[in-house]
Amino acid sequence: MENDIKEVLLTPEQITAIAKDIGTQISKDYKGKNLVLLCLLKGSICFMAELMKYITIPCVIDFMAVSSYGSGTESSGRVNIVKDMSTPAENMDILIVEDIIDSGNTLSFMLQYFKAKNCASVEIATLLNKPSRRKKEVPVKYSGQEIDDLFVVGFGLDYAEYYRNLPYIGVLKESVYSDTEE
Ligand SMILES: O=P(O)(O)OC[C@H]1O[C@H](OP(=O)(O)OP(=O)(O)O)[C@H](O)[C@@H]1O
Ligand code: HPA
Ligand SMILES: [Mg+2]
Repeated sequence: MENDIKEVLLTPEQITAIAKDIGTQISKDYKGKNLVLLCLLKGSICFMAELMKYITIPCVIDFMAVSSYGSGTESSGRVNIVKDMSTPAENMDILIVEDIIDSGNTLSFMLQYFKAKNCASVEIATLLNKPSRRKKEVPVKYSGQEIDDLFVVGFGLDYAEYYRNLPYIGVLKESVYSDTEE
């Protein structure tokens, strides 16, 4: 698994520092609000677990599973809801916790989805942001690290469902996926 990584982009320590910064800011901004941390499975599982440790105000957590990449490195453009929230979103301050924003398809779909739900507010916190790849603009309130147009894995992020258990964010060698994609 390690042999498939070209370069480490974020070490576990750097990820923790980002989670602390964002968690501290969220704790200030959401004081007195009805905060719901909404983890988008599967990719955001590690960032959610790290971020919530640094949120010091009352909040509830929930999960949705959405998917659009299948087994490739390009978004299919079709976002499927695999699992919905289990708590009501009405009147709540929803903070969507994402691992990465790439084309913007996933979050643009999510913002549209919440429009009909009468939430008090909907915002986005992401560990990674690839602005150069954006196809749909999404407003991002908390952004950890901007990265170039590189396919990254680890700390929850996958290629064809693998590599999620790496404890850091690494760039996947092109040779791993170039044989199977155009
Ligand atoms: O901005 P976008 O181009 O939509 O890409 C970002 C989304 O794609 C990945 O999820 P994926 O669909 O691979 O599901 P997963 O989290 O289960 O890996 C990633 O975890 C983000 O949710
Ligand atoms: O760079 C990425 N890596 C893993 N999953 C992704 N989903 C969108 N972009 C990426
Ligand atoms: Mg994925």
